[in-house]
Amino acid sequence: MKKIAIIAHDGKKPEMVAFLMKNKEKLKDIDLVATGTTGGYVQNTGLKVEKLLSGPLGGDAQIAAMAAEKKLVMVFFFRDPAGKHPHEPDVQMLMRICDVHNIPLATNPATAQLLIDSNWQELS
Ligand SMILES: O=C(CO)COP(=O)(O)O
Repeated sequence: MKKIAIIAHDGKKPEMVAFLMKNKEKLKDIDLVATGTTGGYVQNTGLKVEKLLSGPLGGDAQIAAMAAEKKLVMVFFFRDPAGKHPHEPDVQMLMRICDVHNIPLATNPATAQLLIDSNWQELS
């Protein structure tokens, strides 16, 4: 089964947790993968998740590789537009790879909600 990737910048982790709690029932039987610190927050909601490296250490790049290999059905990337990120090139690369491979990419909770409420299973 393809996976959903979850990533949140620090300033958006509270919104990410709120989103997961709201959608826990829909997400509980889906394979989830997350960058390292985000993954810890996901685990704290009770959802199972595969944790990769932390974003600044290459986690975004690992998620991008999975997108390029068509292992992901969608990506939830709750970006903080007000934050400065040392790994900004990786952030841009991940979004570019999603566009290259036509992977649905939500960069805020409102879009993520529309995706999770859609008939996304038809895509996987
Ligand atoms: O930096 C990130 C996304 O660019 C997220 O990484 P963490 O989940 O390790 O905080």
